[in-house]
Amino acid sequence: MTARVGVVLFPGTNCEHDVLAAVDRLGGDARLVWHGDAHLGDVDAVVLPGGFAHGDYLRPGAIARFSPVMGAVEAFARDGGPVVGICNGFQVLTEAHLLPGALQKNRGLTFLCQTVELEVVTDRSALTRGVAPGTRLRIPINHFEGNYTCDPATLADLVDGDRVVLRYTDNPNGSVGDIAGVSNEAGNVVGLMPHPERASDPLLGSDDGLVLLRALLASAGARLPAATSAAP
Ligand SMILES: NC(=O)CC[C@H](N)C(=O)O
Repeated sequence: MTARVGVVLFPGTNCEHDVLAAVDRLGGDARLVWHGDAHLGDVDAVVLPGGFAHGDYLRPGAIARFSPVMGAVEAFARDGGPVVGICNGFQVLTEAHLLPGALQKNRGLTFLCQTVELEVVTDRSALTRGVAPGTRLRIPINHFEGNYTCDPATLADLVDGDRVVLRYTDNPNGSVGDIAGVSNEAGNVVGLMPHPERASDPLLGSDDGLVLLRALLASAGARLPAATSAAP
């Protein structure tokens, strides 16, 4: 079965074509979904790509979370469908409360655009299914507000629940617990600040991102159990 991936386009998104190209390269069937549509269509996975939805006004993702498509994304996620938010998409998912915590301004208050090393912490997520914990990946980051934060109780829940998906080996932005990506309880909703679609060809300096996107396509075909709780 060819996995059909809906890539949501908000006004200000700028990484959608990179995601389309990377998914196509892996044999998936990626198509754009406009944020103003209340339906996702027939898709097996959803990606909220990076960029600056609504110009990051108020806070990144704060306006995008009210887009009509987000009701459909939430229903799809509750049904166990794989949903991945990349960078700005991660910010949207936290604002929508589909993932816990928040992304605040980087430590040092500078925009970061560099390749970082990540460690896969768990294989219990839609983005790391079948990837051995401990695997190291080189993937670019490109953000001003990527400093993941949450209260101590939430951090303990994330760690105890095996919901820290990716860690930075050399924390570039001040994220609590070196966290680069987290999941919801069920593991089907994942947010990460690094851009796997920008590491999808050796010509780009790394194709390590394909490890994650390949896992997403595999998850699309074999759904994880639905989330048990509405509030992650
Ligand atoms: N590359 C991106 O998605 C940018 C993310 C975001 N709007 C920030 O700068 O924090």
